[in-house]
Amino acid sequence: MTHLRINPSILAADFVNLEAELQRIASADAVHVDVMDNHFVPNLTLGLPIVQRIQQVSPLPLDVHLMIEDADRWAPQYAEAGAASVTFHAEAAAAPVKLARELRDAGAKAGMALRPATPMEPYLDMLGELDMLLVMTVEPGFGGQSFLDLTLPKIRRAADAIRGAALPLVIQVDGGITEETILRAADAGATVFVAGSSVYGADDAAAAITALRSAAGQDA
Ligand SMILES: O=C(CO)[C@H](O)[C@H](O)COP(=O)(O)O
Ligand SMILES: [Fe+2]
Repeated sequence: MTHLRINPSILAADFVNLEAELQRIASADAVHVDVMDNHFVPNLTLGLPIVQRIQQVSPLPLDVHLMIEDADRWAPQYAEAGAASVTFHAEAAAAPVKLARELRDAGAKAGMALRPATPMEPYLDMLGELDMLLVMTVEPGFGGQSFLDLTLPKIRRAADAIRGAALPLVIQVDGGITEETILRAADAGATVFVAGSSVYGADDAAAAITALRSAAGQDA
């Protein structure tokens, strides 16, 4: 069976104690870092200097999710900082194919994200340029929102297209992932799950990660 990946989002962590917060999720597959610029989304989190520092102390690879305008200009710097994957928003990139190639050239996996209302069909021809397609399952900008079931058909269509073309990219989902919702996203074809509140909101983050894997149908 495909290995399902759980990437906790530090958006729900204690930003003043990030190093300790990273240790709490050591059993996860990667740490999801939400970069917001207060323009692409109405919220501001952290930027390159803090991502560079997280990269130095994290026991896990970094899965950077850029919710910023002018991704073409800024995203490559996150790949150069050593992030394992860098995901830009399709809505914020003028030349997504060129950008994906630059990210790969800089040594990162290239991810592209779609807001809930953004269709995937215009991007069918470029799926081969990507390592990951992020189907947002909430409106980007804030943690703690409810999973949007209306995104499930898009996940299914993306999974069908990827299978049909025998492409290696994976589908990530982000937003509202809990023990209750994760199986719906997994059944639709997602294999990488971002979980903020449901992991960092738990007293025992390791147990929450195990519970998510099990709820998604992954053997222990
Ligand atoms: O990109 C994001 C928000 O834009 C976060 O990764 C996401 O919201 C995770 O938080 P939660 O699991 O609490 O929904
Ligand atoms: Fe995210």
